[in-house]
Amino acid sequence: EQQLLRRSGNYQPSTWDFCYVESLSNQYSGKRYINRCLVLKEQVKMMLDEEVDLLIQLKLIDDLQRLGIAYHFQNKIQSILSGVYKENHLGNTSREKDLYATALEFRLLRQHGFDVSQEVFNCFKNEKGNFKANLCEDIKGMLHLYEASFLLVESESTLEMAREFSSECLENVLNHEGISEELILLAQHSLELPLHWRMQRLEARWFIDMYEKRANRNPTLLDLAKIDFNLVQATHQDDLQYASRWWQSTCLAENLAFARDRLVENFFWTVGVIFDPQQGYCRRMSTRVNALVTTIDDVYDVYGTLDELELFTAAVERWDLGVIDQLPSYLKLCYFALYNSINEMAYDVMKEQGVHVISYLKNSWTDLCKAYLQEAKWYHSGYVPTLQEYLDNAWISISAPVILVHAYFFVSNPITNEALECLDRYHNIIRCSAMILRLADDLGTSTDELQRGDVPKSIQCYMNESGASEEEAREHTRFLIGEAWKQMNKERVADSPFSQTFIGMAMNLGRMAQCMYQYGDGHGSSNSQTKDRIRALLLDPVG
Ligand SMILES: CC1(C)[C@@H]2CC[C@@]1(C)[C@@H](OP(=O)([O-])OP(=O)([O-])[O-])C2
Ligand SMILES: [Mg+2]
Ligand SMILES: [Mg+2]
Ligand SMILES: [Mg+2]
Repeated sequence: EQQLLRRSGNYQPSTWDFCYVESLSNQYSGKRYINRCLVLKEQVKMMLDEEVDLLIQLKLIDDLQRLGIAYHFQNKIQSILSGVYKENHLGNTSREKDLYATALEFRLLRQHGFDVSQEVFNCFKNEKGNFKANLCEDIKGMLHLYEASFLLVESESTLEMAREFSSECLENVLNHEGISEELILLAQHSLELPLHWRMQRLEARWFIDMYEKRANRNPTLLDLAKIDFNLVQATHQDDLQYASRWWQSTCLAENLAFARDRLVENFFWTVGVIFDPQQGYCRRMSTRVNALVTTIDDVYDVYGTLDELELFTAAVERWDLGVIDQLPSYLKLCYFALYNSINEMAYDVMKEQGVHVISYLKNSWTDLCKAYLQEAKWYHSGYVPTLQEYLDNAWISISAPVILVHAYFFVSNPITNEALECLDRYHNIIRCSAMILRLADDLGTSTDELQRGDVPKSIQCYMNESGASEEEAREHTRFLIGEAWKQMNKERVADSPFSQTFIGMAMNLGRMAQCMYQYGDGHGSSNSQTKDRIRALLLDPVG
């Protein structure tokens, strides 16, 4: 038979092997730390209760959020913000405040789902309707106006203007004398990626170090942030070890050596999607989904011939072990692992809730494999789709619908019929998350993918149809991510059958994508930044 030329992703072995993951242990999960955490939480709760100055209370909420410990006080925070919304934004005119206070209040209210108007910023405009130029000297105000502007939805021109105006001011500030080091670092951090788009756990780790340097820091907050970070890390390490044992048991890494062996990175994605220590089951099962997606994505993108991919796609649609004999030998184990793992997840839902959900799970895999097959056909035929044709398929092929449909069942009890119907037709919140993931992934992975041979990605499709340069196409892709976030900001507060937990996961998947691909391909090539981030988050306790 003619020697078959198969592509290679040239993926390096995993940075962390099974034995290393098994060896992880964490001294911070003992009773002593748990009790200390409880004492400190009570003290913080009293601070929230007793603070009478509204601005100080809002600053405290903002610090709790950035330190990663706001999740302990969600109900308290929600009721405080609800009071602020009723007091300042329903009916009676809100009190004159400076830009910093106005922007902080606006951002916190929008973050928590309150529909506060962009008009709160009108008092900072001149007679021409632009922001007053002298506001540029108020660096803290600029910083908070910049962060607030990312909570915008479509056609909010004041917030668009706020983002441009504050970005320009902050860029200039970086060269100013006499600005505090903390403000410079905060400005650089925000300009690199705004808070609203950041992976929350990494933000917590970074902000703990920043907060520790602050002269007027509150020692109780700092202690609680450090102890809680280490307690949460200990829980995540348990989840990682559980997932790692599953991955080892599948033997997929050695049987499909052409595919990416990235169990720790696949787990890292789940920490970005949902970090709450109570949601370990979701992380453990979502890691399985990510690992299966990573492997099967490489079957379609790297190794499989078109005939083999047609067979595998039909087998997934059939969802029947009887088809295994028709598959090429290297795909038998992969199909069996997929079949067993997904059926086990459906079994867990049946056991817990008596609901039979396998059709939702297997339909999401069928849609994914059909989208993969479409890309493979385009690749093999040399066809370059228009950007719209590509994206209409690629929001599915990026696997976000598979990831989120499964995640819904890992966190939802009870499951509702309305939600099932919305899952089946991929509700807009899933599409927004998928678009952000797809566009961020193409920015980070398309260079290597095209070198090895893959379907033209969004950047190349846009270049082909518009004649733009690669940098212009990348700029356009970044613009589209911003547009997807506006849609996401609208969908997250729209009527939906989904819980705040699920909506948060959809947003966090987009955030995790922008984190993973911030410096190129953080998943496949696992660059040094991703390694450092995984170490900071999962391996090294905070001192
Ligand atoms: C988890 C994922 C987001 C999904 C599977 C691995 C990924 C990191 C990405 O891998 P990639 O090969 O870049 O996807 P695509 O470009 O082939 O769609 C697609
Ligand atoms: Mg791929
Ligand atoms: Mg692919
Ligand atoms: Mg890619």
